[in-house]
Amino acid sequence: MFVDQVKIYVKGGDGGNGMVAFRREKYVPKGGPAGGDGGKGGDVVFVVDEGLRTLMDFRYQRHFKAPRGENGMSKNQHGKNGEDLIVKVPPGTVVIDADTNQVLADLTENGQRFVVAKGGRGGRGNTRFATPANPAPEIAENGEPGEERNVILELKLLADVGLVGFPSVGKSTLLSVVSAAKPKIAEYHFTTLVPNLGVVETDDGRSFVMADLPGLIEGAHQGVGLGHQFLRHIERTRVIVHVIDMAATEGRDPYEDYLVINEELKQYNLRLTERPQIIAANKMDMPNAEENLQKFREKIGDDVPIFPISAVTKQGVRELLFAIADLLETTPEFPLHEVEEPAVQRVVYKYEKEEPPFTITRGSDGAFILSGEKVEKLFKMTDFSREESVRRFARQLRAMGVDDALRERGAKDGDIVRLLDYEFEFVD
Ligand SMILES: Nc1nc2c(ncn2[C@@H]2O[C@H](COP(=O)(O)OP(=O)(O)OP(=O)(O)O)[C@@H](O)[C@H]2O)c(=O)[nH]1
Repeated sequence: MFVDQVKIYVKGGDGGNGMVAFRREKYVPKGGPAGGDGGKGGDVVFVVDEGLRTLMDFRYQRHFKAPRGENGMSKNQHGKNGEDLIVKVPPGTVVIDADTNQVLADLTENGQRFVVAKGGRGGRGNTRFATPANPAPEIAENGEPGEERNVILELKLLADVGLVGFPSVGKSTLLSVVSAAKPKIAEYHFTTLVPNLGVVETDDGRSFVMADLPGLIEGAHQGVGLGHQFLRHIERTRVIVHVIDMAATEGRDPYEDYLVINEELKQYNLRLTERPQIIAANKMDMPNAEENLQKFREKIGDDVPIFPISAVTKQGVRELLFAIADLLETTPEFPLHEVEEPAVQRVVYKYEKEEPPFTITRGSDGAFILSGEKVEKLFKMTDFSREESVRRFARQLRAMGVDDALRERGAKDGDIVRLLDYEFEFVD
């Protein structure tokens, strides 16, 4: 089974910061609190697009960050939410957490959505902190940081395009010059036959999977144990590229070759002859190729489009790829035979990290180092320019048990406590 694999980084947008503001009315020096909340950060969302066949696009872009929410404003106006960042993935994409190796989602249906990184909520403005005891609080929260994560996308590749033709007409050469990526063989134990497979990208950014089909068919003839995956390569093929040696090396007749191969396809599987074909008239760099091509054209007529190419000089190859991509776009999928799926199915479950709210370690300089997702998030949501916010942060730490834990570890008045890149003094 061939897989395409790519590791990417996703981050939800941070929430916007809450605002500290007061109503301003004539003759009232300081009215009630009027600071609005920050907007929520955008989510990063995977959406299945059945028009995609490969993970090629991810070779160029590997970082996906959703926009942050707007900050809150005065007059109790809330900041706008950040827009979600939609990332298209091909059907069959499995999403795996790169750090824990857990499968997060198995995306199969067109339009299926999966939020891979949530945006942070907006920080609350000072209006929300008003209490009878403190009716004019000078306190607001920063936005919550968006979720971030490294994920691996994995896609099992099936061939969209099959190459057929006699031996030595140049199939392997063609496949090698058009392959932008050689997929990795993930599991390959059921047969001695390795199909030649390549991920192809056209100059205008479309991509598809191309396979050397006769290799598969010959193997089937020889009764080599073909796995389902191999049969599926053949079944899934929507366009057949018929490679013909126009130099007619070894005294061959290009037209005869064409008929013989088509007959073989028919013998192998009638359904293959339903696939639209494109003829790649290869080895056009050779002396007598042009003359042979003319004769060939006369016999074929307009039934099948012919693209003169040279796999060696790459002349005409670009146009051939465009034609294949165009034809793929207009050719519907052929229903797959009900081939039995292997019984192993990936289990998808939501994985929630269970971490202590904080941990304390000692630095080489003796400082107490405070870390942990929860305590770091609290820290990031605190506006340290306001005394009231700082006091609230201190209260939150105490409530979490940080003070007690520090004391237990032997912290004394004046000892340094470090959190991310900030330092403060422990006060008992
Ligand atoms: N002059 C010329 N030679 C070519 C061209 N394409 C392929 N060849 C040569 O033709 C020979 C056969 O090419 P392959 O790519 O191995 O042919 P194949 O169809 O994959 O053959 P099998 O692997 O036997 O099925 C090699 O020596 C290639 O260098 C071409 O465009 N021009």
